[in-house]
Amino acid sequence: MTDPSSTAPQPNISDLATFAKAVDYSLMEQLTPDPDATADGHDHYARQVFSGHYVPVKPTAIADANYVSHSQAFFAQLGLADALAHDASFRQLFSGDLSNAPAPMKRFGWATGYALSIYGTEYTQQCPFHTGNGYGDGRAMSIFEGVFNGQRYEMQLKGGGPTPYCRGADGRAVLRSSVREFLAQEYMHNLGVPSSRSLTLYVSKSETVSRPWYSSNSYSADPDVMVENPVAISTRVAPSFLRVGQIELFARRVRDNAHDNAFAELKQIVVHLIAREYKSEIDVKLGFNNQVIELAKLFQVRLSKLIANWLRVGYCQGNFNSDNCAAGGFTLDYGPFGFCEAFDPEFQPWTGGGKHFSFFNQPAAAEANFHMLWTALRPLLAQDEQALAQLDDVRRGFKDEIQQQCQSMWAAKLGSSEFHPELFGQLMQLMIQTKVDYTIFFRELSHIPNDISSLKKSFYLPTSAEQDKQWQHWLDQWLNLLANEKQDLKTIASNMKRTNPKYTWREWLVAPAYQQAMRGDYSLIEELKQVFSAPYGEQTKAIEEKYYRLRPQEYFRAGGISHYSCSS
Ligand SMILES: Nc1ncnc2c1ncn2[C@@H]1O[C@H](COP(=O)(O)OP(=O)(O)OP(=O)(O)O)[C@@H](O)[C@H]1O
Ligand SMILES: [Mg+2]
Repeated sequence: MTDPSSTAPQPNISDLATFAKAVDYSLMEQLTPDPDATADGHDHYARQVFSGHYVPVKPTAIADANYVSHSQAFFAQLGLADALAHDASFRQLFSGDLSNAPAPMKRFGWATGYALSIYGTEYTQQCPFHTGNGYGDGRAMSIFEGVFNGQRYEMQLKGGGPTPYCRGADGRAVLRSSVREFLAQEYMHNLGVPSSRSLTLYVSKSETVSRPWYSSNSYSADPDVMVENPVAISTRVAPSFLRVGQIELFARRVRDNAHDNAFAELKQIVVHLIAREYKSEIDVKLGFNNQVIELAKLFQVRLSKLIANWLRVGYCQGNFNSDNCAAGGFTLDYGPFGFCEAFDPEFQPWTGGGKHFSFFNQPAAAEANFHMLWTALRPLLAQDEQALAQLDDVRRGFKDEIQQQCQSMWAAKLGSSEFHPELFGQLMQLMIQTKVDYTIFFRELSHIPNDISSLKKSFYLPTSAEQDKQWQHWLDQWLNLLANEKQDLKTIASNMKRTNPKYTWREWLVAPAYQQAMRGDYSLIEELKQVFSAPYGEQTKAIEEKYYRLRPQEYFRAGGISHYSCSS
């Protein structure tokens, strides 16, 4: 019989001392700290970090921290009482001041180094020392690792001041980008897309930083003004924040014979990755080499499913470098991301991201990141030819795996049990030609209409009689296919509505939330949280009228809405 106390939900945690009892640093303590780290965590200037897995760093608190928002849903999942988000000592901690962190919490956080590969090409230029030893968490640092309701979580401040990896920058995040990240993480979770989660968001009442941004009504590609922004600290939570780029960093050091412990550090970080992200799926009784092969296989499946999900919901990561690719296979780093409104397979909100990180190119971008993880794992198996051959087989299987995941996603989006390439190809052509709203189109289709009149709600361009005929022809073919499905239309429609969200992220409806927040009004953030909490549901008429809408003409090509050249 199972012990009922182990399955019972924890009582609500309503004070910091109880919260701190969930701390468990046992896994991170198996890693190697930077031997050159300072004793007190005052380590806020760009410097090279030559070895070790993390650098202990004291966060720099934001001044006069004020509550903006917390995720009620995620608090509930952790067993935290909502009141805790307003508790002065909790706020102090999650706005970067660890001076009163109760034992057994440490009074410093930790930042990690990582390598950067862009689309499968290694870079060190972004590192101020051009060695790669100064690149990593420049403004992110974890302050907590612990277990809630049997689940292990790491909590990471974003915007908590500079670290040795800050590259001379201020280590801050502005309220605008913090609001976006805070809302987007929870929205993705509610869409059923694996993601880091949002815990809290606090803003400074007195501290601002200046960032390039767009003036109102600007159609400029690049920011045209400097804007004073309040600084904020958001806390994100995940089983770990290990990135593909992090594993890469240690593998590069092995290859370059950077120091005597390089191989041991690579092995340690991979053992750690397995423990943190793949423990339940990898048999600990397997030898290490077989565990590495399993890791590659599992990551391949997770990453492929993740990308299929991104395509399903219209998400474009924008900057899918290896350092923005979580080794646990979930969405990480909500910087220059966006959601596709008017359908364009080359949709890309970040002006620096080019075509290679655009919407429909994400499977290829993912393959480049998978390639980097595979490359980083290979040195571990160098002495075992058979294992190496198996690992190389996994690498070769990536294209098939992601293609299969994407095809079953498209089939589900179209309510069918199988993928029909021709019908799909025709649909893509029509969607591009007519410029349909990606979300509204698939949602309207989920009602399985007999004619195209309701689909027209999603059209950005007027259609000719000939185009209407093409659309109707496509619809008729699709309806014929559905008629041959085993399930009845009612069941298919309800499955489609659970696949095709009604409410998407529309940047022009989110921007007012961070603009108002900059003036101290957080009501729109709360409203958006509500809308994003049930993206597949039918919500009130008022919400439908406000959020289930085509993007107004004036927001096409609008700086800061349709595109951004920076996001921090
Ligand atoms: N204001 C800043 N101060 C210090 N470092 C920064 C700042 N902004 C960005 N960085 C660093 O620059 C690199 C690239 O930035 P990017 O926009 O991908 O990261 P981010 O949004 O800070 O990070 P994350 O990937 O942790 O979500 C990262 O290593 C990041 O830590
Ligand atoms: Mg990043």
